[in-house]
Amino acid sequence: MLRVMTAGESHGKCLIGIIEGCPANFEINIEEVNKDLARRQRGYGRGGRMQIETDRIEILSGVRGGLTLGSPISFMIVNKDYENWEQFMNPTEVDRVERSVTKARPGHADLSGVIKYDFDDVRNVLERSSARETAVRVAAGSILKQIMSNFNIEVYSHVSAIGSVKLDEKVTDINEIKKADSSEVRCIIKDKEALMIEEIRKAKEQGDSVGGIFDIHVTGVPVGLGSYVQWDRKLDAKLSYALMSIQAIKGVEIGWGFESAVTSGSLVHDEIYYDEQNKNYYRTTNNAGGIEGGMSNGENIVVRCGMKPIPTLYQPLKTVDIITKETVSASIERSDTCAVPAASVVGEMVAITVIAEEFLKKFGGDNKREIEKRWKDYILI
Ligand SMILES: Cc1cc2nc3c(=O)[nH]c(=O)nc-3n(C[C@H](O)[C@H](O)[C@H](O)COP(=O)(O)O)c2cc1C
Ligand SMILES: C=C(O[C@@H]1CC(C(=O)O)=C[C@@H](OP(=O)(O)O)[C@H]1O)C(=O)O
Repeated sequence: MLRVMTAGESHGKCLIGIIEGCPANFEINIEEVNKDLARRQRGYGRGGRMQIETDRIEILSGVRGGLTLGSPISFMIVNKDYENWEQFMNPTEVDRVERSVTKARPGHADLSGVIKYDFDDVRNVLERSSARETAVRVAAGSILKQIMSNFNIEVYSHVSAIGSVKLDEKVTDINEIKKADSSEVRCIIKDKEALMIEEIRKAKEQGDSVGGIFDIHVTGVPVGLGSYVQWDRKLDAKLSYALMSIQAIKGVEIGWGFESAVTSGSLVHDEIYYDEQNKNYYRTTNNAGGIEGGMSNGENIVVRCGMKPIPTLYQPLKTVDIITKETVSASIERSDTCAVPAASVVGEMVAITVIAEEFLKKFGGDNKREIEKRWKDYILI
């Protein structure tokens, strides 16, 4: 079974990832992983931290001579910012008390975290609840993306809303979506891109923050990943669970999602046809987003995620000091104004991780040759 684990605090020495259950003999190009890490760092609206970091993966185990060994792949990503935070991360008792964060930020993990773990310093919570952790998920997903590309499975994303600026229509052309990387906000419609940038700029000026929506498309997924036979094996459920776990994601839609709930069945469901020449089934629409009955149906998988606005505000909201219990303004940690473009890269990598997990469940073996054989046998039926 494929499993991805992450460890590390935002301002600790480094982040650590472990991928367990990765089969042997797949080629891994580290520079491709570094490119995905860089994609996650970009985006208009990011704060000062991204000027400090240049995320790069260092493999510690599980890969030899560029090929996976079948053993757990472990890796690290150094936090360059650690040297600026050493006193915060390894404080003396006096420092710890004097530098403690006590004004819990509404919308962040701060208050529930200190109550749950019995802390008197919000830093003990924010270090790990921080979305810095998503760098590890991107690195792991990027490794799995390379493995999935051997089976013609690819993943892309683009931003479809920032704050109140939304695309007028859904984009389904993968060649268009591929262009998102060249946009500062990963938006492929030029006039909307300018409005989105302006929306973020205004929020920043006002000490506020904005959220948004991104769309993920996974292509080349064969029919039958996931299953209808048990609730916890459904592919739509697995994708929603994983994507919802990304910091600040508050909604996940498969295909038409909520829109399908308010549209007639005759307009929602995708009609099925058969191509005699190529001997395959096809549909002319993909409102289901490539998943029916908890299984991939051979169409592109389309998932949208809604991200709430960043909780840390430079014009802070009211909160309570956890020590004095007085009403105060929330603490201001250095912060992003908008991280939807970055989150869309995280979304891609989290989605491909789920697809890889399900793919390896269906076609899995210990090595590339076994898996290729099973996959070819199946797709040629
Ligand atoms: C890529 C990315 C960057 C983020 N940057 C910040 C940030 O700079 N400041 C902040 O307060 N929250 C940021 N967040 C959101 C918080 O991490 C998130 O709201 C918090 O962990 C609470 O979790 P929840 O929103 O899922 O409830 C970011 C999220 C992502 C995905
Ligand atoms: C470090 C990252 O994002 C961080 C996510 C984050 C949060 O609260 O989630 C808060 C900020 O941390 P810092 O105070 O160090 O600037 C972001 O920069 C990253 O994406 O690599």
